[in-house]
Amino acid sequence: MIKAHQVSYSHKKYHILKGIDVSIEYGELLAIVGPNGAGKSTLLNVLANELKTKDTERIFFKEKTFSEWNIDDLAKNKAKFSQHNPADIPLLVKDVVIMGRYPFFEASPRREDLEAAENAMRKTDVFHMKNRAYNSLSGGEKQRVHLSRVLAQLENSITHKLLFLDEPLNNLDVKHQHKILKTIKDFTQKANTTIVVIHDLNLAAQFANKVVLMDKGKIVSQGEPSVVFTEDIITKTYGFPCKICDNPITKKPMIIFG
Ligand SMILES: Nc1ncnc2c1ncn2[C@@H]1O[C@H](COP(=O)(O)OP(=O)(O)OP(=O)(O)O)[C@@H](O)[C@H]1O
Repeated sequence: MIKAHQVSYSHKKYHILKGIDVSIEYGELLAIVGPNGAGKSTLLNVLANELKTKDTERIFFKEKTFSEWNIDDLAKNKAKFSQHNPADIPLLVKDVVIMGRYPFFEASPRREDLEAAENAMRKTDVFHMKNRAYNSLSGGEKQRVHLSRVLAQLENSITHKLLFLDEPLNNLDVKHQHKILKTIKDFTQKANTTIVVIHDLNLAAQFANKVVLMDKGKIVSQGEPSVVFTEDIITKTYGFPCKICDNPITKKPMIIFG
């Protein structure tokens, strides 16, 4: 689905990513975790083709490099939620969400575009505020509107779509964190792929099939949560002690710091 082989990224004299190898199949939810400054967002941006490197040609999405893709087709196949969204957009909530449908219509949205926007707003719990001014929303509500826009973009009949999310849970309360992760998991299970940068290791363990742990621009460990989340690996990488046991409900690793 998406494969990167020996991808590095430098900015001026800074080597931010070093020799990254990742491969994600459809149906997989990959969590990228690691301490501040590890290179998680940079890797996500490089994989999403929003940051070019000399190694961009070593990234294959559905067996093609990004330069071989038609831009309009790419917008229907992949979408990205960014960590930094504008705080000031003088539009109604529903008009921000419909932006996700711009790749699909010309002058005005069709019935299916409006339906896709409505479905996405329901999934992120913003439908009841669709006629409110975006600028009047709280930080977490704005974030859910942007998640809705990205989900609306990927509501189409194409198989094997790719969703990138950079820290989508920041600002969200616990109910919405779980609701969004459940929505993402459902999306992934329909033979799609999701790559999410996330700080909460327990949520990563609960929802991801695969984890990439980064530090200092390199991958320290990757695999199923039980492989990556060991006391030794996590304590060393974060420079902070932890204990790991089985979560009594999910049976996934449960990390307790301190
Ligand atoms: N333009 C730049 N110039 C110099 N250093 C940069 C530049 N952009 C990023 N970096 C550095 O690259 C490293 C990786 O940044 P990145 O944002 O990918 O980290 P991250 O793992 O997502 O961090 P966080 O968890 O804090 O969001 C950081 O040390 C950052 O300071």
